[in-house]
Amino acid sequence: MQPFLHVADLSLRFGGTTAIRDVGFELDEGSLLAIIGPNGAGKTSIFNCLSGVYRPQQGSIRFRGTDLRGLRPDAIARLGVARMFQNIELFDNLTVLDNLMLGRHRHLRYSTLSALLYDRRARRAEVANRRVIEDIIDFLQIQAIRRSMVGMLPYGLKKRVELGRALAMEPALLLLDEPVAGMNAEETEDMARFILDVRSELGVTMIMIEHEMGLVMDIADEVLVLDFGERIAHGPPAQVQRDPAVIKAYLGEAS
Ligand SMILES: Nc1ncnc2c1ncn2[C@@H]1O[C@H](COP(=O)(O)OP(=O)(O)OP(=O)(O)O)[C@@H](O)[C@H]1O
Repeated sequence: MQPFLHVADLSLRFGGTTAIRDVGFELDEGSLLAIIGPNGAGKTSIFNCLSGVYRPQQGSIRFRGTDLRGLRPDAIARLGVARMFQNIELFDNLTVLDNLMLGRHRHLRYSTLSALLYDRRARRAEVANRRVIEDIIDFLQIQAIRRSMVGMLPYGLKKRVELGRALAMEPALLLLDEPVAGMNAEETEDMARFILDVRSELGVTMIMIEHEMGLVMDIADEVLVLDFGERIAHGPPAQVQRDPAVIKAYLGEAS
């Protein structure tokens, strides 16, 4: 059986800078992989390659059998890869509901004519879209703020809506970019619970970049550790935590 995601020999350079060097990993469907590493290790570059923002010079990225290399971000999104950004990508002066609806529409193929005529098919699609959004609102327990302007919400709730925006695409693979950065302990705990529910109840496979080591150790199935663009360890959290190369990379950063 082909792996859900298979990344092999991935390399990305910017002029003289090597952001990623020969990185490879596999991901099983339904699992949660954390990518960790010191600043500048290449974590964001991996996400940008997976979502089509950067074009790696070398290697392959096979997602459910399709090579993503060379595909545009919108094409990759349509294949079922969504991203929750670290910097919230929501419209502050729109409601939670409108933001979620936009999150859905932005990535769906549109027929302008049918939207104009508002024919039966478009109406049916609209009803189906609405149902997906209502399910997400229930799932994330944000009924009480559905009509609130996003700009008025506290940070933790904004991040929850940002997660909802990514889920609105009904992704098969979700990329989480530091989902708990800037959160207090309670918000972090809530987000951790939602991430675990996304995996177990919605069956979404996830890759998460995260600096918060407690969270990584608690919820990740596997951890990929990068340093200076190279893979230095990959395995279950407990094993990676004991790895001498990982300890050295982190102590090196602290000193
Ligand atoms: N668009 C770009 N142009 C030039 N260099 C880049 C670009 N994007 C990333 N790099 C370089 O690639 C290397 C890896 O950067 P990347 O942002 O992937 O690291 P990171 O692990 O996500 O770091 P951080 O934890 O600080 O976000 C760095 O040296 C960075 O300066």
